[in-house]
Amino acid sequence: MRIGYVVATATPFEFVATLDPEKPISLYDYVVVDHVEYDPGRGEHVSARLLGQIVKLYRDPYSAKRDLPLYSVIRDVSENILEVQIAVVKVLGYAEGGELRQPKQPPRIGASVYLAEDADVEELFRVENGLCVGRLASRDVEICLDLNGVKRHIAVIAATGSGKTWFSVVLIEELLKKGAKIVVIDPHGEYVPIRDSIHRLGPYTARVVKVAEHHVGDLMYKIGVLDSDPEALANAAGVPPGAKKIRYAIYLAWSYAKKVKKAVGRPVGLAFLRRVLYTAMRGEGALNKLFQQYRLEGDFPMSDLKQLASKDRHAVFSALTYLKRLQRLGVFAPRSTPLAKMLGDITIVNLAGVNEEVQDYVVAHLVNRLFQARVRHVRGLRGVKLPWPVVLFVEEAHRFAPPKSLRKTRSYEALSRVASEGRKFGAYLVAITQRPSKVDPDIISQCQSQVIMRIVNPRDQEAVRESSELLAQEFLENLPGLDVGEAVVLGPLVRLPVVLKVRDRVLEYGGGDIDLAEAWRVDKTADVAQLWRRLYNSAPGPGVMLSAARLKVVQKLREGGRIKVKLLEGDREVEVVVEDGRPTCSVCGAGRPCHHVYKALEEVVEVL
Ligand SMILES: Nc1ncnc2c1ncn2[C@@H]1O[C@H](COP(=O)(O)OP(=O)(O)OP(=O)(O)O)[C@@H](O)[C@H]1O
Repeated sequence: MRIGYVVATATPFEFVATLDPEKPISLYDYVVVDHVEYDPGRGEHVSARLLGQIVKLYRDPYSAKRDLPLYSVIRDVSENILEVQIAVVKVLGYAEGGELRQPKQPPRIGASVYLAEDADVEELFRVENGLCVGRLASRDVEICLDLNGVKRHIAVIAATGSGKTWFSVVLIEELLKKGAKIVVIDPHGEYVPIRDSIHRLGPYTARVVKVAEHHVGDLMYKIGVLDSDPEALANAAGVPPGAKKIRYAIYLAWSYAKKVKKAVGRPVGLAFLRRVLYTAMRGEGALNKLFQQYRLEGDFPMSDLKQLASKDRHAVFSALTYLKRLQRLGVFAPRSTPLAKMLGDITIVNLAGVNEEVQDYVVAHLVNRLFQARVRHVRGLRGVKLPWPVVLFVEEAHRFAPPKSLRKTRSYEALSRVASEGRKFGAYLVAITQRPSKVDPDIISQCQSQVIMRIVNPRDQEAVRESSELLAQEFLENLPGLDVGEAVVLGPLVRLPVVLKVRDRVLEYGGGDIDLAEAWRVDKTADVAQLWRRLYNSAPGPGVMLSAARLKVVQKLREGGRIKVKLLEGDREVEVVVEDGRPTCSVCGAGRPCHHVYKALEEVVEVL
């Protein structure tokens, strides 16, 4: 279908077209232009069909100059105003030998512009074995992402509530279908409901690993106390950075525990560290007894501990308190949770319920272990190995990988290693964030594919622009105008930048918007029950409430002191009139406690 003509060109990669104003054309849709390209190889002109995408679309009054008093022009010509529809089209290239080639000459002025056929567009985005996450925003063509693009890491960036978690869940579904192994770092436990809905997708195993005892999870993530260093323990316990003596006490207890581990051949936990400090508090004699028990005298600077205990009892006491707090978290144990025990097809690491310091610590520990296990597998080294590549989804990536200049986190080191070296070892990153300006630019720019959804904050737009050479200015300008669930996808995941609408998901997640009407209804139930009791001297039964839930409210009218509520029960219309606080049902009569009345009371309870 011809929709317009080329009217101006600036470069071979962009042209302006005037389009038929009557034609329903959408931003981001695809067009085709007849074109003649000089082929230096053959020494002749060849015809080609240039494929382009509409990146700007607007209407203008015909021949109106910017400085014309538009208001009076429009008023005078009223409805007969002549408008033109203008499109700025980005040239994507022309197909030759299965490749998309870039033209060296711009299209001719006056060349016809056609709406691309669905088949042309499908061909443009066809990939083998793709991850089918949605459809084009501008037309009903399925879009599948290139599975191999995952190897170059992905950043999912969007303002809060724009659909990043939804998209991530859809991507998880597609990856699971391809047999991928996934680990999700989930600071709020949003992904936990995936476990209970995974059967809808197929026979996959989903495990939830928790960090706080009282949160949802199949098993606790434990960090071996002696696998960590004492500084890290102190940080996780919340010891202030300047509290040098407390940190020193923890260091001494930890160092001693490490020696004991070596001597007795089994690891020890926080309880042992506390025992060491507690013994130190009791005095030199008690310490000597403890040291004798393990016969480490020659091997350990006991005098340091003794000195600290005699001079800085307060510091030792505080260290004990901090370690007690840490122990209460339940994250630290003599041994770390074995990877083999916690990994399923998808493993959700539910970090809810612990402070950011501990979250950071757990993420660093886990990511390092996953990465090392992959390195050992690929290099054939001794130790725990992970035999399959793993995709690591990191929600709220800005928490774990903030810019180095701003704050240094432990997980930053681990994540940056995955971002820079993960490709070689089969550890791939999907970094999800609503604050790209708060993620370290090195990590974001290692994510060569980007899924960008609605972004309004100019600083975040700027961060996106800086991290993505592929994001053309037009797309950047249009980011605030994207609808919820729409995304621009760029990089190795797609052959060309594409704007898509993310498909429905099968798996559940728990961080979606709260349905306020639904949530507030809960309170209404109590109010209606109270009203019902006043009217009928009994509580509404479950049968009445269930039948009421099936009714639909079609109208609510207020006439003076009367309120009429029209309901639909199947095809039948029922009217309930509430006058002076007393309901009368058109089917069941006055004074009868029926489900029609219950439904009507739900609608009017707040004004009675
Ligand atoms: N592809 C989609 N199709 C339909 N609705 C969607 C889609 N994506 C998002 N939504 C709607 O938008 C809401 C918010 O989406 P989502 O939970 O993914 O936001 P988010 O960007 O992860 O927000 P937050 O940063 O607060 O976690 C969803 O509850 C859903 O109602």
